[in-house]
Amino acid sequence: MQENQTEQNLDTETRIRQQIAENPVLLYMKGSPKLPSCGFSAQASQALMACGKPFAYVDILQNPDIRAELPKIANWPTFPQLWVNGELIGGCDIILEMFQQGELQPLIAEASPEVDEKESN
Ligand SMILES: N[C@@H](CCC(=O)N[C@@H](CS)C(=O)NCC(=O)O)C(=O)O
Ligand code: FES
Repeated sequence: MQENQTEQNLDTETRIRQQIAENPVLLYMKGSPKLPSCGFSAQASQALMACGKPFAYVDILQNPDIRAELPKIANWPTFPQLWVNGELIGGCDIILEMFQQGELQPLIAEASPEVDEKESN
């Protein structure tokens, strides 16, 4: 995630809370979905991609301040972390378990903004 000067001036917790508020489906991970830097992040992002909806991600290796702060805010010590509609869903184990149970797909589908939404006249 690119940072501009304004974002750098916000403190880390404010930036994290803003990211969580602005992105209905958000994965904090190591690396990117296309080029993950860890097997846990790779598996988590693959399961999310398999849900077929766009999602946001933050590469915590590029953001050491977020890597340090988010576990305290989330009360969750590791990465990846999946946040949906402002709530922490869990890490790799939970994401894979939910995917295998068929629970991840509807969660993501309901959280994703409707791309084909039309105003009624
Ligand atoms: N069992 C965990 C695996 C994730 C994990 O153990 N992550 C470690 C190694 S990538 C981690 O984030 N450690 C803290 C850090 O690297 O900042 C899960 O379900 O997500
Ligand atoms: S970076 Fe080593 S286990 Fe994730």
